[in-house]
Amino acid sequence: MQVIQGDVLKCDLPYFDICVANIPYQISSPLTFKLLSHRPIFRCAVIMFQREFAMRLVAQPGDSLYCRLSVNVQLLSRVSHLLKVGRNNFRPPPKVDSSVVRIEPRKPLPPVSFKEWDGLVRICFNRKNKTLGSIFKQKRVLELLEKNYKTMQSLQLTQDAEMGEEKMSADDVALLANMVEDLSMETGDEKEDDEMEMDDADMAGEGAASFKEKIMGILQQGDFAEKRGSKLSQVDFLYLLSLFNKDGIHFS
Ligand SMILES: C[S@@+](CC[C@H](N)C(=O)[O-])C[C@H]1O[C@@H](n2cnc3c(N)ncnc32)[C@H](O)[C@@H]1O
Repeated sequence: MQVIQGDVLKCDLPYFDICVANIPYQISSPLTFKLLSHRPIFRCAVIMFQREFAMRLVAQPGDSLYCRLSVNVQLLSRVSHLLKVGRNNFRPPPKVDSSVVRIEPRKPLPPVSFKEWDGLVRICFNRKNKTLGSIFKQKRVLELLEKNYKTMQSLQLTQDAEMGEEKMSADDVALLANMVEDLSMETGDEKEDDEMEMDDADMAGEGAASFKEKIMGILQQGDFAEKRGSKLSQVDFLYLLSLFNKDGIHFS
């Protein structure tokens, strides 16, 4: 047996098949994505997490804890809740309950660019209880997508040759290691702010108006305009991403 002493987030992990860990909870998100971006991919991880983090990992569309973390981890793996471990199993009892979760990476991984995928999911969960029609009308969102669209158009000739097949790279996944923010950002109810309504695209110029129409057309095509990110399944997100990409709309 080889014992490696060091910071698990900083050291290069060797090949491993199974990971069993009782971790410090503050590294839950970066460790999860570090494992999921490790190659060759492992077979199974059984890890104890803080209960709420564990419930986010396994949350399904419509559950109150369903969030960007759930969607991204479930894109890359099958996650199942194995065991509740209450705080009273420890002396002295900590402030939080725990749960043991099994993570089995999907093989093969879905053929999407992870950056694109996360770009879309991030927008949809920014105000996850708003309809997609309302989220995609925001000036800030439309400006970002239009910028990407123009960049892609100007690169079209080279892109056409290269983009035959979207692939998910380990580097893409590793970028998500900073998702540690998720837990703190998404606890509690969402703020129903008016700011966003005021931010609706009242964009100047015909070009911007027709771009907005293009985006609304894509949403309507897949019947997504009235749907909410909090209710979309993996298949819905994959379909929505394919509709956007088909019309040249990209998220990274
Ligand atoms: C929840 S305790 C588990 C201890 C022991 N493995 C057990 O199951 O009883 C987490 C352990 O991880 C160590 N630790 C904290 N941050 C770490 C990191 N970044 N890399 C490696 N170990 C870390 C802590 O010092 C602590 O011993």
